[in-house]
Amino acid sequence: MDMGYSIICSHYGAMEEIREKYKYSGTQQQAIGSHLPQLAAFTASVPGKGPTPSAVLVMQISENQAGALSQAPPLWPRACALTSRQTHPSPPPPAWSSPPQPPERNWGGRWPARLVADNAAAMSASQASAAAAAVGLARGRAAWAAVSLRFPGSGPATSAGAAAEAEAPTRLSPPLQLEPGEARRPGCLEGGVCCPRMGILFTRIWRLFNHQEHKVIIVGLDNAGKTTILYQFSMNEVVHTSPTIGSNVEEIVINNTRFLMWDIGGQESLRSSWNTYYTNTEFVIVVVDSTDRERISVTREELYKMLAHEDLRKAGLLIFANKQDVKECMTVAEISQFLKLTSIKDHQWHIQACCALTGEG
Ligand SMILES: Nc1nc2c(ncn2[C@@H]2O[C@H](COP(=O)(O)OP(=O)(O)OP(=O)(O)O)[C@@H](O)[C@H]2O)c(=O)[nH]1
Ligand SMILES: [Mg+2]
Repeated sequence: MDMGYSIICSHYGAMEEIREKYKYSGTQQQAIGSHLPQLAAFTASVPGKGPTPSAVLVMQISENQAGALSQAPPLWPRACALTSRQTHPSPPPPAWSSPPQPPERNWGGRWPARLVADNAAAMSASQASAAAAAVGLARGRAAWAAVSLRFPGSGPATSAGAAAEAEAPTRLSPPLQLEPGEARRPGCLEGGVCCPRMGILFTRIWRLFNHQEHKVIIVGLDNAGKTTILYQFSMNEVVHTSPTIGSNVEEIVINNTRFLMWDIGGQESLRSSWNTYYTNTEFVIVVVDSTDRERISVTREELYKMLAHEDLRKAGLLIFANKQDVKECMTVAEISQFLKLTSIKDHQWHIQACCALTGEG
């Protein structure tokens, strides 16, 4: 079943560049993970439902990440790796502000043309083949395409990349398969860092938990600040966001405890699919835009619908009253009252004022 494409980048900035440059508006599903093990978790956690992609484009990953990718479960019907050895953070390309270039190659209609060919530093031949081997090409396991990436005006693609491009269409057909018994746990890369201030609250609350990895979902209406909060946690940075279609996922490590945090798009049309993320969720973060008085009743409706769901029966609830930097926003007390939080008896809950732009709260 074709459920759309997913794009996985090494870091959020890369996704933003791709969105901006190729006007990738996200009519297809997408996932973004800074850490490739999450990629595996992404595919493993939702087989057959939720955002299972028909293809995965992996962009701007490092060789280490490519190594981790090679250990991902073989759940993707097709995978396409666009590899580049761009380092993190990516240097601003000299000609970045120039208008988008027409795509050079459209892979016979297999991939959205605007996602193919583009930007980033050229790979050397050895880097390209190392990355290709890492994603399984050498063993013929993954359907893939390596596309050499370059910034407009930075000269021709490397021959390795070009050769890979030329060969790739014939390699796209074999399904992604591991040998029997070959499925391995995804490799582990270093975990993300968390913002110290916002981290304090989490540390306190999540000390309650004592297992290894915890699933957290971040929900709330569109424009509430969910994605901003996610990346404030994971990168300690304010990222420029676009409305999320599908979800973003990041792993955050606090005191050696791993939290897999799913930030789910909040637009009205997406809310009916929130429940596909509920399985095994231990903690729900609801982000409220404290300036949005008009829609607080919609948040309340969504909140109680969610809490009534069987899969969230045991989940703890943290409500972020975000955008406290804006004058005349609703206070925590007002929001508590509007949301009737004191009536929640069957879930542990806490409400916290915050400002995702500064990390306060
Ligand atoms: N003033 C202020 N603006 C914020 C704050 N947090 C987020 N924003 C802004 O609010 C807008 C929406 O933020 P996002 O993080 O994209 O919102 P979202 O909840 O992920 O939205 P969807 O993906 O559509 O569900 C962006 O312009 C952010 O810069 C905050 O604490 N204060
Ligand atoms: Mg978002």
